[in-house]
Amino acid sequence: MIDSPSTPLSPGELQGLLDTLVKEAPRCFGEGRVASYIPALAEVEPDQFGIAICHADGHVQYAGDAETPFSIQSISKVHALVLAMQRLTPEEIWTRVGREPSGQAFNSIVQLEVENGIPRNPFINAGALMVTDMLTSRLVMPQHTLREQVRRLAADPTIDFDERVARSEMDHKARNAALAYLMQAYGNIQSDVELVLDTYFHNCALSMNCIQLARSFAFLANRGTNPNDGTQVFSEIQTRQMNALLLTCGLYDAAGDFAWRVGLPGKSGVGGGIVAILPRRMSICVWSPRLDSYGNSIAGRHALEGLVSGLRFTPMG
Ligand SMILES: NC(=O)CC[C@H](N)C(=O)O
Repeated sequence: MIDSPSTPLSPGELQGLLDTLVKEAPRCFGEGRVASYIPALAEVEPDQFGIAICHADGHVQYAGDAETPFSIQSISKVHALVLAMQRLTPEEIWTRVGREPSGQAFNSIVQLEVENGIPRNPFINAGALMVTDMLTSRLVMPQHTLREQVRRLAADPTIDFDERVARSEMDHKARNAALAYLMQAYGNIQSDVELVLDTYFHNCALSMNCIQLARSFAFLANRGTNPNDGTQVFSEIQTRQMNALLLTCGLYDAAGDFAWRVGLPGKSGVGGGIVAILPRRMSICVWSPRLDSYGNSIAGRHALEGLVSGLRFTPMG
């Protein structure tokens, strides 16, 4: 039994809640579709569901398909921003990318021209490409450093890229390439655009399971200290800032609805994963591949609603 102080539920009660969420997940299996913009993702078996939580002290509890690896996709935008916030000054970052919700699809291009090549936030594609540029122009081996960062955060040296997914993204790069070249035209991308794209696609193609992802986000539930190895990843202020950005921008143009229903900072990816943070308590990862029209996991979002109701507290009241 885990002796965890992070929730008023006993570890046994919490495990019962996770098991219930797994039993209820198939109710959502009739809705939505798996991502199909690249063949490597379209092949994923849709009716799967996993959930894992990592308590602020590093203990993990999980249920369902929590050990099945999947493509983390846009969730990697958070890992990239962490690396940038560790290495660059706030001025260097926030003069080139904003901190406001976009109200547009994650891969939209319309706002980018109207706003002179400055993306609204780091969690839409344009913003993540910008953050990737900040990293590629400073790091000798950006892909390697990003992978090491994720391995360190999750305390798991086995995490790796799915090269097939990365290649597939490159073969279907048109929209992301359009975003990156438009930003270059505004002088807001400094390194080689093809290198930026390749690095960004590799980051999206990291293959992880719910347990590994929950662990890699645990520092955001623990005032910036990674409970898996005791290292200080972020200051308390940076932790608060990242959680605020996740709450307002983490689920693209469905961020408001997610805040309304779940009330936690979160980040989704088109691989069907959603990570959420209950500050000072736990990080959570849910995964189920069927997506709604915004590109967010349907069963994942339902399960997070069920989890916060079952836990009986959120930062919102
Ligand atoms: N929302 C997502 O997960 C999008 C990531 C995807 N690789 C893309 O760039 O379009």
